[in-house]
Amino acid sequence: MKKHKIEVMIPREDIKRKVRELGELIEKDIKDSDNEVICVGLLKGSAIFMADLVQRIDHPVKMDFMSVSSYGSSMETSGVVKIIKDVDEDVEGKDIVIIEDIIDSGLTLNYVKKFLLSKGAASVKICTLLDKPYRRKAEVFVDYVGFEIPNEFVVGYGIDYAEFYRNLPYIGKVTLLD
Ligand SMILES: O=P(O)(O)OC[C@H]1O[C@H](OP(=O)(O)OP(=O)(O)O)[C@H](O)[C@@H]1O
Ligand SMILES: Nc1nc2[nH]cnc2c(=O)[nH]1
Repeated sequence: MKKHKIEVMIPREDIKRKVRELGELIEKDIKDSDNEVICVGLLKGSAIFMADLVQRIDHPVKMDFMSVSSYGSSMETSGVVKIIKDVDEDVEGKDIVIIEDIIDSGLTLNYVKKFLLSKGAASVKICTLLDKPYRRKAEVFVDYVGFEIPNEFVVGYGIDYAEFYRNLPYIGKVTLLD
């Protein structure tokens, strides 16, 4: 890992408040649906966000996980999305809420949404904690966004730098030092 420093970008309390708000929004949208609702977290980045968020949804939902890879090196996307682990649940006729930590190029979510719809999901919505809208390469509609952030490399609250820092309780900005 290159020499670097980390500064707080979004403190723990702000994340907490936002997760509560997102949970309420999702709950409002799903509570009248007759379909089963499955929250699908994308590993590993969404794990901590997902764990906190589902507890803020006062409605019975299932939890499932997918693992996809699109990142070549530790800080740049390879542009190729590959499914490493599919959902365990049958998604046909279900309402899906994809839970993601961050959207950047949009390639991952664009691919996963199409994939779940092709398996017969009744609806697929997307909830991301962080949105970096400046480097989109693929068009994707995001239903629930926590924070729009500048084009910086971030870590914490599930998000890694070379697999470290997922355990930080805040979102931090990484600056490489020389
Ligand atoms: O919008 P995109 O440019 O596609 O990038 C976003 C994706 O990249 C990161 O995942 P990563 O592949 O690093 O895996 P991880 O969740 O295991 O850290 C992040 O968690 C998103 O899933
Ligand atoms: N760890 C990490 N992964 C990303 N994927 C897209 N943007 C980011 C980021 O800022 N940090």
